[in-house]
Amino acid sequence: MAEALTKRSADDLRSPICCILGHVDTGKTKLLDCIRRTNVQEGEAGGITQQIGATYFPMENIRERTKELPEAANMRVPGLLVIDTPGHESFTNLRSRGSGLCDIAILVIDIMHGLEPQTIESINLLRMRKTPFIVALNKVDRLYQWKPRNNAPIRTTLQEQERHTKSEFETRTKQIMVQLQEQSLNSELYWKNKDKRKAVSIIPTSAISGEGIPDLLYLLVLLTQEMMEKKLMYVSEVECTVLEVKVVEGLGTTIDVVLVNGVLHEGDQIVVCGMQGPIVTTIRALLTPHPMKELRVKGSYQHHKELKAAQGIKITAQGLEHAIAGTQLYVVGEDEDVETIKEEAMKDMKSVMGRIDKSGEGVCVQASTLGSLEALLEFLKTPDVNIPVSGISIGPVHKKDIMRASVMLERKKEYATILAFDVKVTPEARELAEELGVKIFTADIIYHLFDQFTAYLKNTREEKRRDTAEEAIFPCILKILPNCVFNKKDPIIVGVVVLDGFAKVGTPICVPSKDGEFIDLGRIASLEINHKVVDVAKKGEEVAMKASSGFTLFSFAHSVVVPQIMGDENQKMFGRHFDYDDLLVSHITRRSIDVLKENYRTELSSEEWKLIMKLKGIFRIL
Ligand SMILES: Nc1nc2c(ncn2[C@@H]2O[C@H](COP(=O)(O)OP(=O)(O)OP(=O)(O)O)[C@@H](O)[C@H]2O)c(=O)[nH]1
Repeated sequence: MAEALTKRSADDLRSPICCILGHVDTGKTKLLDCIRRTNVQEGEAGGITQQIGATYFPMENIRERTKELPEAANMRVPGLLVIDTPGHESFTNLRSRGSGLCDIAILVIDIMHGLEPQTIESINLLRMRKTPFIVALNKVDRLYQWKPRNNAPIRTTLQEQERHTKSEFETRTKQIMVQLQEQSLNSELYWKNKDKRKAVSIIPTSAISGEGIPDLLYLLVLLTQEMMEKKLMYVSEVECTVLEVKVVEGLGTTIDVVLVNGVLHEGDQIVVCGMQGPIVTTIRALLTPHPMKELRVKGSYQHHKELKAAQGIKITAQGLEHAIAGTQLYVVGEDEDVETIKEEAMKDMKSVMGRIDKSGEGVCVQASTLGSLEALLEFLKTPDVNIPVSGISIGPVHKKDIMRASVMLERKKEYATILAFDVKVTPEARELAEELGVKIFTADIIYHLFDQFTAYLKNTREEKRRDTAEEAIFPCILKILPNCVFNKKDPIIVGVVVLDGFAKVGTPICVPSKDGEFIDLGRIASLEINHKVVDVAKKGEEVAMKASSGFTLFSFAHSVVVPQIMGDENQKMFGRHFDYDDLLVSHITRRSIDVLKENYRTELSSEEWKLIMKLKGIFRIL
């Protein structure tokens, strides 16, 4: 990049970009609401904020809000741009995007709850990204008999509290400081904090009464100015991220972006990452909402010839239909090669495509933005979830997506599924899915999607188990106990000890003989331990077993005795065909092993799998 283009100046600072992190329900959305005095929270799915939104706070507004703080004089940045990041733990990726973008973060902690799992996760993330942050110790108004004073600086309002309220405040704050210490973080109430680089500043706040908000705004500006002057020095090289792709009536498909650095002009040639390859287009209009209105809230827009960082901007241009949210926007400079920029623009998409399972087996996932797609993919990858992915898409679910998912019907039916996160499904797509038997799960909260899918998997697994119950043969080796033969021929009734594996009602039992022949004794029809009927006898247990060649699982389930028509000469008899020296084993087959592998892989212990391998040898199964 040419020297002239990257010129920095201390007189020309850009607005710092700030993001909010914290555990669910600590009040992140409410805190933002309180700052901007709108109400986005009510409109959100399950109260959880899932898209990155941005709010620009012009300096006039911050000055007005901080006027009761005498120290808040020297604020040199033009304003503050706050990115609204979600708090659910599965959103590590989206948050890391947020953190990646931002200069400073607010970590919200509920004063009544202290550190919670996602607080710790957020701290680790902030540390990893080396993002400075301050702690908003929120919900102080919930302290016993708190006397609120709307929008007051926190020290003023603290002074007005009764002794016992102050004392509760101090105790809770100290406890939280200890908890932070346990995470190797020094912290201090911001007005006592001598070295803001070494200890994290804590600002007590209430998002309901607005107490502490002036302090929060002041500190955000002060810290970014003091600690990151160089980073905040305006650089003319464009750094810009697409937050959302939206169709707006009268404007067509637009993109909402955060311009972190540089200037955008009407008429600039830009490149963005698209579902069907890079999109090269020209900025038709640069729009901003009216100050103090969040980008997502409907309203009229202001047009601009050019806009300078940092800002949340809506861009209209042709051909943005397939643009992908969460990717970078590039401006093609005068001497720059469009082809190189196109390649650069597609890198983000390439990285998510790398998540497709090599075996080609897995569910299809679809989300509204690259950030949410990444969050969903990240979630599906976690060890206790572990769902393979065979296809990825961004935007609404169309017929072609159903066709792609339907390929799985032949290979693994339960994966012929689309997990659609925060996107619409067209009626034609739904119809086709119904026709072909492709499942679509939609939700706007990731873990709900997961819950639905796992419930479905469980159902299909149970269904399959029911269908294959006759063929699932569990491994066991039994030894007949001395003097415990109660009936010598069909139904054979003997007392046995389970030497290995487990005996289960329905298991076909046989006696392997030395010459490679097997004497089949029928299936286990019933088991009794100490006169109590049981379904399973475990290794080491002694059990009375009835084995009958006329027994089927069907007859067991329906209490029907299927009469056995068999000549006496075919009946296997204790004493004639087998004896105390013979072991009784479950008669496994190639098919039964496959059924167990398919449906009971995790239920059987490694010892039991070893036994299956041993029996496989006895029965000479390949
Ligand atoms: N009393 C009190 N309640 C608060 C305060 N801040 C938030 N709340 C309440 O706490 C609940 C959660 O607030 P949100 O702003 O949705 O919390 P959040 O952190 O954005 O939650 P997620 O988006 O679910 O992660 C809501 O019922 C709020 O009204 C506060 O300062 N005082």
